[in-house]
Amino acid sequence: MTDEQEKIRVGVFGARGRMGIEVCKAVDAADDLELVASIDQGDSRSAVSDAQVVVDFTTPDVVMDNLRWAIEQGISAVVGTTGFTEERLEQVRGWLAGKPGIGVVIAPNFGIGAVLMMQFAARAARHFESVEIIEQHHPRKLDAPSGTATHTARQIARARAEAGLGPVPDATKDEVPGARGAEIDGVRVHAVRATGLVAHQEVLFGTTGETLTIRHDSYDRASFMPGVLLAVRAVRTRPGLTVGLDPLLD
Ligand SMILES: NC(=O)c1ccc[n+]([C@@H]2O[C@H](COP(=O)([O-])OP(=O)(O)OC[C@H]3O[C@@H](n4cnc5c(N)ncnc54)[C@H](O)[C@@H]3O)[C@@H](O)[C@H]2O)c1
Ligand SMILES: O=C(O)C1=N[C@H](C(=O)O)CCC1
Repeated sequence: MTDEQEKIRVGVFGARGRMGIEVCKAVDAADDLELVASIDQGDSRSAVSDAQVVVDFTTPDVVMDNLRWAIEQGISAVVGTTGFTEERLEQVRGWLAGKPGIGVVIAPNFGIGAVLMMQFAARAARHFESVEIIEQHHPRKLDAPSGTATHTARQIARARAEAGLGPVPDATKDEVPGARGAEIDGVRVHAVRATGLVAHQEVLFGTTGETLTIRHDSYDRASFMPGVLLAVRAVRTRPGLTVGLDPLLD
């Protein structure tokens, strides 16, 4: 970065949370970024008004309000908070309409390896009749299934539909409700919670005589930071809504 180039002014929502702490450290350490505000629950959002980009790692129940506020202020946003249904994404598109200078990147997972795991899974999907997703996280995670698992299931379902595959074969009757996990677009998803885990996912594919397991592990929240910084640097050049990190990696 040259002396003439201005640093991107960044604000962080959820700054005292597990991810927020890591994001503040990463922004602070980057030569081309300036951390202008780091706020958490109970703090006034006005401290963020001077930011050019806000990063949100809060909770699904407050993220929409933060995002609408940022867009109204003319601030671009990078969002890692989970809970984005198609309905919510459509709402964000509505807020962005008529705001040509503002970008929003919403990604269920900022780990580069996790993004590749989802891409590989979508690619493999059409070749296997069976598929199940097993996501594993720390026990303080508030939501299940994870945003990553939901996104992966939807991508796999789309690839299966495009390939003309029917339902995943399964003759099992649930003797205990939940024994076969949740179902997202026809794909079974199992959520495991255990102390010691951070964020992990396996996608298990099966067909006659073989299985394929695609697995990703985040052992440390530092793993999400290259993706978050990539999005912070790119978001103002991408007006409108970008879902997932994939287009930023191409
Ligand atoms: N996309 C990704 O790569 C990725 C990675 C990790 C976690 N996540 C998601 O990010 C979210 C946060 O995860 P976490 O582990 O950091 O959770 P956390 O509970 O440690 O942190 C959330 C923080 O948000 C704060 N908060 C609540 N309401 C707020 C408000 N109105 N304004 C500002 N701050 C507020 C809380 O006080 C807390 O400090 C979750 O939805 C999680 O699933 C996404
Ligand atoms: O720790 C979490 O919470 C995580 N949430 C995201 C998800 O729900 O997919 C990404 C992985 C970590």
